[in-house]
Amino acid sequence: MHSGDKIAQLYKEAKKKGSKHCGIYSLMTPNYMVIDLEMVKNVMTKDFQYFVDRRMYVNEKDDPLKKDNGTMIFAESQLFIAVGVLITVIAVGYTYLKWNYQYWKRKGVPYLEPTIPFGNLENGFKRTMHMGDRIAQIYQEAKRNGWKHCGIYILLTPTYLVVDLDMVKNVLTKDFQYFTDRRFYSNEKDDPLSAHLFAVGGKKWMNLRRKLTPTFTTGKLKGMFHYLIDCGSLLEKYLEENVDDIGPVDIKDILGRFSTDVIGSCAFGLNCNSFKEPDSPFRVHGKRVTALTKFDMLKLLFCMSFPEFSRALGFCINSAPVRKFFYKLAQDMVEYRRKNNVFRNDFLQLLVNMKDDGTTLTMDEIAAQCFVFFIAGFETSSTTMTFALFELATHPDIQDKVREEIETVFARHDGKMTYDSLSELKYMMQVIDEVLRKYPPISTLMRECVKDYKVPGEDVVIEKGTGVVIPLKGILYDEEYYEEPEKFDPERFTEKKKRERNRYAHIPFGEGPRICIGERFGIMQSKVGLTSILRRFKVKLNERTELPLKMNINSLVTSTESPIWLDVERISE
Ligand code: HEM
Repeated sequence: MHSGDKIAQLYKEAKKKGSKHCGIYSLMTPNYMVIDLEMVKNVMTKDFQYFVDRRMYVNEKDDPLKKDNGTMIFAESQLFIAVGVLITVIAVGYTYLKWNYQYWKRKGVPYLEPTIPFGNLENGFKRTMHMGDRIAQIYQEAKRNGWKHCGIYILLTPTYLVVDLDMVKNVLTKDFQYFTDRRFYSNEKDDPLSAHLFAVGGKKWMNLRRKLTPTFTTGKLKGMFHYLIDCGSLLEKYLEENVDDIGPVDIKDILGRFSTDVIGSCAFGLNCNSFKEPDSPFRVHGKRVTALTKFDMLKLLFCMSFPEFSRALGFCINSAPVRKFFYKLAQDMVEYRRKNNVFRNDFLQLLVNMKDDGTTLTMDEIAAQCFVFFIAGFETSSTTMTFALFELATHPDIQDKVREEIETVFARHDGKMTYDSLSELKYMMQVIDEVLRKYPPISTLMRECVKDYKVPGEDVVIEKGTGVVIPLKGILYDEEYYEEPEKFDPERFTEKKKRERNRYAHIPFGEGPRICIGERFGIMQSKVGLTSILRRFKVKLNERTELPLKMNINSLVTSTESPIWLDVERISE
């Protein structure tokens, strides 16, 4: 009831008892209540000198507007209630956070002390490093403490971090059935493109993976290989025609154009030629997919932390123009091939054929799987080639050795770039392996525990729903596996050295049933790009490149903040 009615109720009660006055409490404050009318007269009139004030809250200093008419702002009791509620909310919130941050302590898993509200991540407003580097830092600390695994907090979410390589193997491979999901955000209803192989989990992932695996076999890759060669020729031709005039090149931009042509051709059946048409809608929209802003990153982190809530609110990671463009493109290409009986030996065709032969993929599924080339394949491949050329420009002796190998191997294949000749480039593969170690495009692997998991050899059960982190970059920079990890040294990847090292110390494509499905494609694409440049041109580091390289802390995939500028020189015949 209104506080006036409550006072009236108290008045009636006192009157019933025959009291002329009585004492009451307003919250914690004692108040004197007058019942008898003679007494009322005394207080209000006769003895007014004792009761001149009204006891209302006025704040002249901070609210001068109220000063002129002397109006009250808050009645004291209301202020009390507001302050009380606020204090209670803060106290309950604080107690909850403290309790939440004791999750790993309660489970008896070693943990690093978190801070409210970022957990073990850096303060979100003052970040100095990429999240993958922060996770690598935590890995190093855990390793120094002699831990095989530990508990961390990603913002408020308790997350399990695996340190020991046998445990990594268990999570990724041996006990995969407990860790089938990746915990990447997708919202199939509002953004069908987001329901691609990388993002989906459970049965949906299993079905899709089964259907898509045959499209990534060596045989299918060989069938698509001539499209890769065509794209490599466009890259080579562009440099041939322009190398004398263009000056230093932003090498990521050049390789980005090459990768756009590859995806356009193999995933969507388009002849893009991004070297002639750098601003085609396909390239412009493709750039938008991978160039995330700070806000996009925060949104992604939020959506991954609270997926159900984010889906209920209809949050999408891809912007509306990107969603519309790629969906319509895939739809138009499928329609065109159907109507005109056009057949092309590419990824899109393999998906279309599935639709026709009863394995059935819906149009939404087809569009999403074409799109996954962008999400998982574009930036990863172009960043690998970029860092490879940066290191080769910095180490001319290694560059010469790669070129000599190309010449020797190609001499055995009539000077031709073929699937087989590229497969024989063993030293180039060592270079790529070392690039993927030093600059892993995806620096952290993620899994979600989908049913309670008893950690072998430990008295610990990881609960269903817990996020699991494999600190890939931490492992790839671990001195136990790689001496002088900052040094670029392809000799680490000779067959002998690889045999001597734990396999799980080098898994830049992940491992187990959820390993990168495009591994072979990514490697082939990188070899085509690198060979197209290196067999005709020498690359040297241009002084415009800012050294030491500063990494972009907001991108999903490892990349630099400013361009890598290279001088490209024709090799005299
Ligand atoms: C150098 C190039 C590439 C690198 C370093 C790379 C790396 C990775 C990594 C680390 C994962 C996560 C694996 C895990 O969680 O165990 C992954 C998954 C994936 N990658 Fe790649 N990738 C590359 C190229 C490509 C290409 C060209 C495609 C083309 C389609 C592709 C498609 C995928 C897909 C679909 C997944 C998710 C697989 C699944 O969850 O079943 N990747 N990749």
